[in-house]
Amino acid sequence: MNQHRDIFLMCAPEYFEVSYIINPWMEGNVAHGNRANAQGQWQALMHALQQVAQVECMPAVAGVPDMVFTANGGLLLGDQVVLSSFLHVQRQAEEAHFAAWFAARGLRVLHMPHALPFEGAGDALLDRAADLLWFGHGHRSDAACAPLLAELLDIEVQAVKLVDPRFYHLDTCFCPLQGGYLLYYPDAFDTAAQACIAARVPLEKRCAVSREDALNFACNAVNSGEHVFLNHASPALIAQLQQWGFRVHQLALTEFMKAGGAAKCLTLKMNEPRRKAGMPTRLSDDSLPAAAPAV
Ligand SMILES: NC(=O)NCCC[C@H](N)C(=O)O
Repeated sequence: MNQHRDIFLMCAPEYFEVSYIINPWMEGNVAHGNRANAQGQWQALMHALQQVAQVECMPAVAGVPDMVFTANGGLLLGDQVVLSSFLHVQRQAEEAHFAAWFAARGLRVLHMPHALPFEGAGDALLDRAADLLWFGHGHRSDAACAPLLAELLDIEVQAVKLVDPRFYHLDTCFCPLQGGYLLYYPDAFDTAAQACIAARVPLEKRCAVSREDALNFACNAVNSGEHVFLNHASPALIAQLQQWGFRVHQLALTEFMKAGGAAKCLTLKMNEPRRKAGMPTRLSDDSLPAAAPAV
């Protein structure tokens, strides 16, 4: 097996449902989900990912329906993971389950100061081409996390403010891709953040997606090598991605959109080297945790 395959953590939707409202997508959807459909959609995503990457599964737990969104469990870099501390009480019980799983997986679990909301890889996205961590705040994660993440993980952090409640996590409207490319929805950001993104990512490498694509969760994409997995993309967006050399895989994730998530939120990348290849490191330990058996 190719040992450089990406490894993604998923959690089966055994107990997934919309049973409370903590984002605008959930409004009107309480008890309107179809778990059998959700299971089918989740399986299809897992099987598609398994064609190009490895998938690990953590056990689902009754009473925490949003734990299916593993991206929100923490932010992983090298052998460390910064555990999330959820803004909403409805998700806070997930923290202990993620912490136990990460520790058993051999990761060093780091904590944000008590009571500082931080929602993991939902709001903190690595841009490997620039060796940069993009950090979204304004809805869930607290802006004060940015310098703490830089210190804890020894990485440059670029904070960007989110302003549209429908795009409440950075990964709903921003997706760094291999090679320094970027999909994003500019209107989800304040003007300072829009200017910052434009200054840091060259025009030819950045695609401002349409409102329609954004609302179809096109930015909530999983990228593994040349592959991009997403709920739905317009022909224009598919053409752009293909022109950049990507292969687009559309997988309906409509059951999860009722809770405000899609492909990217349903995964957490488990092998993120501390530095991109060839970059000097200020830290001595560049090791990665051992992989658990694939499912
Ligand atoms: N955007 C994400 O990273 N995750 C989706 C989380 C959905 C969940 N219902 C929430 O509002 O926290």
